[in-house]
Amino acid sequence: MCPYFIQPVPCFHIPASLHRMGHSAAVCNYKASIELTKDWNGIEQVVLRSPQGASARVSLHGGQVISWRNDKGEELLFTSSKAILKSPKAMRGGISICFPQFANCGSTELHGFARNRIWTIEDNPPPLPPNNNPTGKSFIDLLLKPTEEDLKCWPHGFEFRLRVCLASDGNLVLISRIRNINGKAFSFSFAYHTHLSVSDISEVRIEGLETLDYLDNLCQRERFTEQADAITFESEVDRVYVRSPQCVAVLDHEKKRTYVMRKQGLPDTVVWNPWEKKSKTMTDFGDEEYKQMVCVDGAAIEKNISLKPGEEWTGSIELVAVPSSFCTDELHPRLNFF
Ligand SMILES: O=P(O)(O)OC[C@H]1O[C@@H](O)[C@H](O)[C@@H](O)[C@@H]1O
Repeated sequence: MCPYFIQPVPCFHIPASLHRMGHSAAVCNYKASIELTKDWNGIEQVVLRSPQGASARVSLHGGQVISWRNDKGEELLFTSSKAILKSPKAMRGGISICFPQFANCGSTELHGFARNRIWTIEDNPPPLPPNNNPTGKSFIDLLLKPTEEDLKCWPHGFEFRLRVCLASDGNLVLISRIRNINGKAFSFSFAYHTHLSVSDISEVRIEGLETLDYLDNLCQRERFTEQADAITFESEVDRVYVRSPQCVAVLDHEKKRTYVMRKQGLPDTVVWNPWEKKSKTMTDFGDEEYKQMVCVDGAAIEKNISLKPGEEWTGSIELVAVPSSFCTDELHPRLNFF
């Protein structure tokens, strides 16, 4: 059970038909708003706003969250200054969806095809179960179905529903539902590939993963046990912490900011920083940008998720950014979305 809590508040959803008309809607009880804009390629983006001024921007390209700002307008997600915006591939940064595979463990492209496809806005998705229904948020529902090309490399019929929610206090919640609409069972792995913006990676510490086993992607996924009290960074890190707890905290000492990630339905946590040498090999990433980001992904990797025909899986994360002074017992009663 996660010690962190967020108070639930009432809910508001703006119909997609309104977005398509290009309206910016002021939400009566929350004064949250949602806008539809287009990116450099003419692909739609949805901007969610909270009454206090926080915002989140979601691209229909990949269902990728490309920006999350707090009420001071500070960007909380990292985006590379070298991100290739016209690429059919996901932009380097934000939160992208890895499905149906993580990394190169499968028959599709790296981290799966979902992050490279165009999603659609769904007006009336099937309701979420009551215990997983966001309240007090403005939100958008996206849908992905496989293309003919996708079915050639991954021959499984599915519907992938993604809800992105911005709470009135600026917390960000992503809920993924994947349904098997195939005649046969299939299995997949999954991750919310989450690039957090940090002031200096050397000042960052991740709490909640100590003593856990991890698969080290830098050593052919060999299994090790974490010995450190907290994860700190002095070189490249690329690990899958298995059976990790629901909550992980990322402390940025220099910025005096703490991110808390709470996950549900996602047993593993990926931690990635490419460090200096690898950064220089990545064309869409600045040589020094590894200092300003850390990826912490809620994920299901060690064991694939299996779905029989007609079954549905749900995996969610909630992200909170608070001043580090809150990272004491004081923080615990603040977080409780799920
Ligand atoms: O460049 P990509 O495809 O976004 O992947 C970046 C990194 O993503 C991480 O999640 C993986 O653990 C790394 O192995 C990988 O290098």
